[in-house]
Amino acid sequence: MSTAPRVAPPRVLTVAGSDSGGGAGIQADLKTMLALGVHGMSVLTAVTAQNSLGVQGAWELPVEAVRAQYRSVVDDIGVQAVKTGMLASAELVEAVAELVGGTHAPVVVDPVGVSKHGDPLLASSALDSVRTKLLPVATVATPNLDEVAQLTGVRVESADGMRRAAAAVLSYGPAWALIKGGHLSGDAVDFLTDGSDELWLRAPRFDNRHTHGTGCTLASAIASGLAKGQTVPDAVTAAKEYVTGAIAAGFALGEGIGPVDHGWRFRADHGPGADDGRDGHDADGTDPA
Ligand SMILES: Nc1ncnc2c1ncn2[C@@H]1O[C@H](COP(=O)(O)OP(=O)(O)OP(=O)(O)O)[C@@H](O)[C@H]1O
Ligand SMILES: Cc1ncc(CO)c(N)n1
Repeated sequence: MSTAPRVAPPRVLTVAGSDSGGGAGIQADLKTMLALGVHGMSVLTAVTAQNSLGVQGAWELPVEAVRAQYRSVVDDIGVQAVKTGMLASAELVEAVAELVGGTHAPVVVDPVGVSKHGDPLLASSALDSVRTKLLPVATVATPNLDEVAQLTGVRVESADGMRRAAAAVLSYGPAWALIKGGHLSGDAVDFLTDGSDELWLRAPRFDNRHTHGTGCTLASAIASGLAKGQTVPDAVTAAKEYVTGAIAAGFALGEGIGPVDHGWRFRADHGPGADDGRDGHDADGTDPA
């Protein structure tokens, strides 16, 4: 057996909140990173008591704790990409924007506002800091349509409005905007642009309510691709394919919205539509109920 040291995989850092239910937040991020072959690391910003029914409680960490975790990781191990998620307060948004702004690595900003259940994960007093401090240091910003409306005032009701939404997001300074159409009906269509290049990403919509953590998963998959040296359009295309497979394989846990399956590619009979015989969903991704 060879004893030669292995070359380390690309390193990706998530700066986000903990979801005790394991479907979103830090837990979704690290599972995605493992599935995509990068070394995942985490800076915890907040702890949530959360399950398939909603968020029962949330506690922010002190800014010094966030700064210390970040410095520990970046100063010793180093990062090839950073992803930000739940940042809770204006103070944390500003501290994280300063930290990632001073790091030479691409930054994927998922401007998390509310959970799938509508529970707030960001104080409304922090929106201005997201617009003026965090978005300007983003390589890619990945708002869903509620976050677009909160941040820019642009309301999107169909895929037609996504170009306008992207322009509004780009006006705050990220290099690329990925507008996620997960909350519309019809195909799951997302729109990526840097103001000149444009890419529409289209996937079938799975009639599957187990979509807890889709946004965290997508943003972490993009960061993983960027850490491997992919271009933004290539990383986003690969990430969309990964999250689509994970949603197709989403499963029931608890009484409410279950998680996507981060490990879908590891299963023998993986893939959208595969019936792996687990309880909780049928072969076409629909609920049995
Ligand atoms: N039912 C579905 N079928 C297929 N793709 C979906 C479905 N729902 C969401 N998506 C896709 O999942 C990705 C994440 O989008 P979404 O709008 O759900 O993010 P989000 O609201 O930020 O998620 P969360 O807050 O749960 O982390 C997008 O690529 C979107 O098109
Ligand atoms: C901790 C956390 N981050 C992000 C989301 C996104 O929905 C969530 N539900 N929980």
